[in-house]
Amino acid sequence: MHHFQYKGEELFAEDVAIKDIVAAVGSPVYIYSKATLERHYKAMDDAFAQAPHTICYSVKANSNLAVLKTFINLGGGVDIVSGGELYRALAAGVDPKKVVYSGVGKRDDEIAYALESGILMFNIESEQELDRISDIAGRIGKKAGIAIRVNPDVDPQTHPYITTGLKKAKFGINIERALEQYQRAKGLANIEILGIDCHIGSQLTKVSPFVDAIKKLKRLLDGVRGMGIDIKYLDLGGGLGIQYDDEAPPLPADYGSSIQEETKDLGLHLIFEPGRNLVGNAGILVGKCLYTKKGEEKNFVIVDAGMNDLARPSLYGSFHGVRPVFRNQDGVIEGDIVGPICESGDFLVKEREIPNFRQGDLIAFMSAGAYGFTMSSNYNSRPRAAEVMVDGGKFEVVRDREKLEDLVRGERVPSFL
Ligand SMILES: Cc1ncc(COP(=O)(O)O)c(C=O)c1O
Ligand SMILES: N[C@@H](CCCC[NH3+])C(=O)O
Repeated sequence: MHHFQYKGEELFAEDVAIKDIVAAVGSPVYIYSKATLERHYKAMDDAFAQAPHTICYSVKANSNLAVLKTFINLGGGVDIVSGGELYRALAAGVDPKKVVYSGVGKRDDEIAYALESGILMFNIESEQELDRISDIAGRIGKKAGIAIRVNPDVDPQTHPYITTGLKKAKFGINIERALEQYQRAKGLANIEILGIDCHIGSQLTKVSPFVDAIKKLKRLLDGVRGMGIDIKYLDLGGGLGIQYDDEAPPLPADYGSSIQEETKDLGLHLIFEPGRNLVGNAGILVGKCLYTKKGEEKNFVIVDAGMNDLARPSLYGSFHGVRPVFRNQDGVIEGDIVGPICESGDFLVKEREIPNFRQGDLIAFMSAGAYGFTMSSNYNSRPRAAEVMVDGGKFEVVRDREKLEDLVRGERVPSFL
């Protein structure tokens, strides 16, 4: 459920007319609904009401400070994968003791920064990373809280690019080798073992892979506890899917009850790292139709938003719903909605039935709140879109549209040229 709905024939974000936002900030523009963000967070939080837990929102899905602040104000922590994400989360006011740090390629400076900031734990993704974190912690006189990110070899049944928990993936430590890494970690003076972690993939539309992974982790937990290690946290990652088209992912409540059933006797504090589920349907991208080319081989609607703004369709063939901001088109056509980028892969919609858009029409691309702006780029030297947060009847620009000057910021022409 979200707050982007028609009133009559005109699309609104909560109580704000989309056309008013575009009139004020131009297009393309990302628009987020605070009420939807809050509702999604609360649904996830309530789903685990029976268990001690922390929702560590996965910053990579949408790292706008206003989005981070919304979850932090509701008591949330964060899952980060870089020093940059840590910087943003701290700027938004996160409690460092609610920060977990995942990712296969943590750099020395990022590790030191996270240690200095006093984060809860690092999710260790390799044997070498464990040693590196131990060394850096020793050097700066800190103790590093850790969980081992276990790769449980479970198929999440999602897109191959966002499948992370299979043996062939680069993520985590193979579950069969995890026990020996716990043994090693136990012997490292600057390491404090706090948890077990896994994240098996993104946009999961079933609960069963999560349950399968937990069953495997429970066997590992017995082994780890058998070594006299006191595990406090079970971090189950993120991955719960959303409806983009006709998928029917489980509700957070169903996800919550299955997981709680499976974990209730473990005496562990649960951590979740949801990204998409909290923000995906809380955001849209609005673009404007610049031109149409109809009736040749194919129908094209050319808009001012491209793959640099929303990469998901080009990268994964992902579906995003399309809604006219004003429902006044004359029928429908079969065609593509494409951006201005010089690549044939630059499309937002491919060979679908769409409204018969005309020049100047505003078009909303739905479900764009997750991995939308955060994956945008300056390709073709296009300034990045503005981001706007709607709250009830008001809206606020929460990130300015980039200016042309921003495109050369930091760049130097070498003196020898
Ligand atoms: C370690 C980790 N945690 C959390 C997430 C968030 O995933 P999602 O947006 O599917 O909830 C991801 C991305 O898949 C991830 O790699
Ligand atoms: N970027 C992906 C999700 C990546 C998940 C990251 N761990 C998407 O848009 O679906």
